[in-house]
Amino acid sequence: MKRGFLKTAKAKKTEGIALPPVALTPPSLCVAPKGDGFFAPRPVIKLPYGKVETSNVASLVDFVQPNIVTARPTEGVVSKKLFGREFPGDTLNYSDNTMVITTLPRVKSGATLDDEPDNWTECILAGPVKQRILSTPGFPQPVEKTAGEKVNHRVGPSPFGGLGVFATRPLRTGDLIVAERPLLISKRGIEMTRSKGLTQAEMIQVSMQEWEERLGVALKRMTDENRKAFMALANSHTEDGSGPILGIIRTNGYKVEGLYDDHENDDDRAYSAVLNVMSRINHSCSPNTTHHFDMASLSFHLRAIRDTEEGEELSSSYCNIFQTKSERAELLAPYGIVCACTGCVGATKETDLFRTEITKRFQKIQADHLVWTKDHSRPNPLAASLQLIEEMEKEGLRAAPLFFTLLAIVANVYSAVGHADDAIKYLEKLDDYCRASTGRSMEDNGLGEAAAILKELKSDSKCSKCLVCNPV
Ligand SMILES: C[S@@+](CC[C@H](N)C(=O)[O-])C[C@H]1O[C@@H](n2cnc3c(N)ncnc32)[C@H](O)[C@@H]1O
Repeated sequence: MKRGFLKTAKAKKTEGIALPPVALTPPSLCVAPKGDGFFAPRPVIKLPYGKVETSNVASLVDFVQPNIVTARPTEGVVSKKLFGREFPGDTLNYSDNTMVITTLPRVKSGATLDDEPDNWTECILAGPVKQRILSTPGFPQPVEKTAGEKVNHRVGPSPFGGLGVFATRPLRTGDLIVAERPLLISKRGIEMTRSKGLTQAEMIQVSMQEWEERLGVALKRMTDENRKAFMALANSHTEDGSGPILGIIRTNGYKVEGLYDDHENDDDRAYSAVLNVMSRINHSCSPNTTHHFDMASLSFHLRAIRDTEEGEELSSSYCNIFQTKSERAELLAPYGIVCACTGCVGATKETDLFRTEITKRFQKIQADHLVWTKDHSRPNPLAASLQLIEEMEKEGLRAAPLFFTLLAIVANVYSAVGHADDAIKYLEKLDDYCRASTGRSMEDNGLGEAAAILKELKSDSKCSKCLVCNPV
């Protein structure tokens, strides 16, 4: 058996307050078009950190909106200037980037968690983004359950301070820990309110205040239970001008992969999700979980990225794990985090150097692998890949997406030279890793040939034709 499945080095990681009475499905609220061309996106503000003087913001808002007309479009008191229109909840044909406050998936009026155990999400998003979600094949699929519907996590006091999430049973790489719909999905970027006579700093404060008002409408649409869960989350943005809701989003928001207004890579036009359980996960520079967003069920999935013991605290990374300890500390400081994870406590000059050089080492391995796939007489990158995998595992860096490609390269080389036992070992690791990072098998990650080779090898796992054991 001598087959490689990576033809090129491009094997990519494919890669509350009671719900107020509403109509049959809660209507969507839309932001009214503004005179200065609301539909052409305005610049997004750079959100401030640290202590910001906000004492005169209320008067600034009055200045910007001298004649606020209050209305009760469905629930809550809302400035007409902020929310001008109300549409039935099933409206789809928004013709532009009108901002919509809507409930997804749609729920019946007065629904409770008994009616909809998978819960639902209040969303503040652009009309076309709502369309995109609703047109996802199969939407809304039920939220995936853990194996045997067991509860694999608990929220409790963390040695890091505050609350954290812990494993309630031993977990294997790829195991689903929890899958849940967000409490809230909202745009990440806040567009700037332009007003003559205000300084830049004042305009930022006014924009944040207006945004808080919009967020408040979404919160009012939540069930008592969801709103309480949301408002109980940590807030490390209490002095920078963020209102209480924005502060919670900034502290707890996960980027929603695949949801964006215009460009996938434009973070300002991306979306943030706040979740009941997953937003309780603390940071580690050597995280033991990974997560992904599943559009069809509108849910986030949290999975173990390595085998984890019962009682272990679960963690994810809030920063770039390929930076030095002091660089990471700088990024985490605004969130009030002085990181005491194993990666920081055990940090040395060597581990700093190792982390910062991973990308360079990986790129060389990828390039060597590409050359080798075209000409097997050239040196293969097996030893370098195995070495990097071992070092990354030791440093707790399996959550990094490039780890996937390293596993794929090793599995590919082993299967191409016919080293069946090791090929099986790494193909299985690759399959586990695929499930951990995307919830899907190798096959569903575009590695159908690798899956077929694994099946074939497992049906005849003797190393009889292996080039390593039986050199020609
Ligand atoms: C997303 S929340 C995590 C859950 C939070 N501990 C709680 O009690 O709800 C983020 C906040 O938790 C705290 N936190 C997270 N990771 C931490 C860590 N490694 N060390 C210290 N504090 C941490 C910080 O206050 C941070 O702003």
